[in-house]
Amino acid sequence: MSVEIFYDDDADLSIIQGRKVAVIGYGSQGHAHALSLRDSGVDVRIGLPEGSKSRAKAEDEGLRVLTPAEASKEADLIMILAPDTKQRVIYSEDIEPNLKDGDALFFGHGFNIRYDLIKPPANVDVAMVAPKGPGHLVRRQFVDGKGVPALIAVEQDPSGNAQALALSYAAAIGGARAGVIKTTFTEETETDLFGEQAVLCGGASALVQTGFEVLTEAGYAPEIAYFEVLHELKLIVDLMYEGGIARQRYSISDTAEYGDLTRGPRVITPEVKENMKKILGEIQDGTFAREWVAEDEAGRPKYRELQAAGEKHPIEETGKKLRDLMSWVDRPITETA
Ligand SMILES: NC(=O)C1=CN([C@@H]2O[C@H](COP(=O)(O)OP(=O)(O)OC[C@H]3O[C@@H](n4cnc5c(N)ncnc54)[C@H](OP(=O)(O)O)[C@@H]3O)[C@@H](O)[C@H]2O)C=CC1
Ligand SMILES: CC[C@](O)(C(C)=O)C(=O)O
Ligand SMILES: [Mg+2]
Ligand SMILES: [Mg+2]
Repeated sequence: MSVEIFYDDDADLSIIQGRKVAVIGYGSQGHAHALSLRDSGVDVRIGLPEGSKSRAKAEDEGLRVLTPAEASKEADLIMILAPDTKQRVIYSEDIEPNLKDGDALFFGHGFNIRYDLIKPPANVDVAMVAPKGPGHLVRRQFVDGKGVPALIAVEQDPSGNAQALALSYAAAIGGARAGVIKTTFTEETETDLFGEQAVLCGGASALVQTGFEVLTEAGYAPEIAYFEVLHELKLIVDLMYEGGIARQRYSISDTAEYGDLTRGPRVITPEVKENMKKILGEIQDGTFAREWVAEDEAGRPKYRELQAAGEKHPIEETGKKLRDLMSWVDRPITETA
């Protein structure tokens, strides 16, 4: 199946520059979109509740901060970048009452549309601009003159211009420097959830923690285990990023490559592939979405417990000590956002 992919030359920046944009939320994605939109000459305001801890960060950047309802009322394009589980209530209480004919409702991820948690009225454009990367890097790459690729999708198009508007927005945050692919809310949601659960976050974190455990339980120094399975992973992935798995295999030793080719399939066994397929099935049939929404409504007990256990994993203590001695490793993103 071929995809449509767009670059800066395909986008008309003046379309988004002619809109009044409200960015609801100022976290990982929200700050990146808002600051890069502003740097691209777009009229932006931020929507945050009165007590939000993000307010000071946005105000420190000179952005105008309103409540989500006020920002939605003033704007003609509303981009929701609050947590997925909070969007339904924000939409019904603050956004929906303020939607007007011709407005556009934008998402950074398709969760709430894909799982029917938000049902917008027919008279507004509904589109998505979903960067394929963490918000802090979306902003960093924009500032550095680079860009994180993005997906765009159109769910409703009463104006007839929703795709051009989404492409223009994506270009304004740097996405069209790297490539913008047209997709659907369903494809973005299902592939994004699968990627973060099975490979990028769930799979990679578990692989690193397990590798660290195997080495340290066998008596090797935690510092050596950390360098081996976490620090060097970035360097190996950098090679994949630059030239694919083939480029990575070109740069490593033939001993490593033989180990890669013969032992990799013993780690990621056919059973692991079956597990990945089950995870994809739970995304497609809505099981994961129902579980996550119920967990959030219950106050996130399981989430907090697992999060705390992850923070206490011995690899974190070892890593912090070693990173503190590497002056060129950026300060934690949580301190720089
Ligand atoms: N993180 C990422 O890199 C990516 C995220 N996305 C999508 O982007 C969206 C935002 O995610 P992310 O940036 O991670 O979110 P974050 O958790 O980083 O930030 C959420 C922001 O929303 C604010 N917020 C919380 N409640 C409300 C409310 N009631 N009204 C308005 N604002 C509120 C938070 O403020 P406070 O400080 O008060 O909590 C915070 O500023 C999601 O749809 C996600 O799936 C897509 C691609 C990548
Ligand atoms: C990989 C996680 C992600 O999907 C992202 C940064 O793209 C997210 O939801 O944060
Ligand atoms: Mg993602
Ligand atoms: Mg995601």
